[in-house]
Amino acid sequence: MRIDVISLFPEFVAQCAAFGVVGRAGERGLLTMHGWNPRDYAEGNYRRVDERPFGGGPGMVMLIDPLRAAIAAARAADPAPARLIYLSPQGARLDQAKVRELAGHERLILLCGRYEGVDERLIRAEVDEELSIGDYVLSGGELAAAVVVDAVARLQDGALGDAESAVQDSFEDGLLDCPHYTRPVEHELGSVPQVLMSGNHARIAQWRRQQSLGRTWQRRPDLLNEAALSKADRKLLEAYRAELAA
Ligand SMILES: Nc1nonc1C(=O)NCc1ccc(Cl)cc1
Repeated sequence: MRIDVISLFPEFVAQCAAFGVVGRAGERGLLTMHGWNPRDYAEGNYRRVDERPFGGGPGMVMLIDPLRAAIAAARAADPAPARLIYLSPQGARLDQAKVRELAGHERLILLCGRYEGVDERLIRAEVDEELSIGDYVLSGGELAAAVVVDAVARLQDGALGDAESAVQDSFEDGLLDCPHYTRPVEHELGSVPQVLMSGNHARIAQWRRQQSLGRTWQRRPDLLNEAALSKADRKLLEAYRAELAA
């Protein structure tokens, strides 16, 4: 997968992708990233990339042409078609289903805004999809772009080692993750649940599933669509609730 980032701070997002699993995906050629700075395409002595907003009000708005030229340069750098994503609080909420869909694209172009916004005409002409990573305001789209890069990179085939890809991530099946334990068995902070030392893999898998169901019900009932649960899942959740009530 190729990801091009349009940003006044292109190195920012590249740095975020330089570590750990994502960095390894890059080293393995599973992911290539390129940064494009609109300022390199800005005209005039001051190479302006922003201007005051029509209608008045605080802050500045990013100009159309430097962004448009940077996007054109990114598109021209590789013949493969690209989906252009604009990161902003006005976008649709990013979730794992959306991440999985994005991870399937050959190319993404991530447009990172700064200041108060981007001229709406550029958004309407160039943006395929506007995405938000959450209902809060950051100082620019770069951190949101880095989140998208991380989430899609780890889904590239070969990005995760066997140990990691065995991990049933939260949200992969729409549930929260189960609790995890490692040595020592006994600690002043408590003991490891006995079932995890039983060596009975079917029982361990069942316990983990029950914990995921129970935690989702307790912490994120909005994620739990009980109707979509299997009979076995509903029984496990019932037992979890009964244990709590006891
Ligand atoms: N929340 C979010 N989810 O995605 N992006 C955000 C966010 O706050 N961006 C800040 C931002 C976005 C565009 C411009 Cl022009 C300026 C600042």
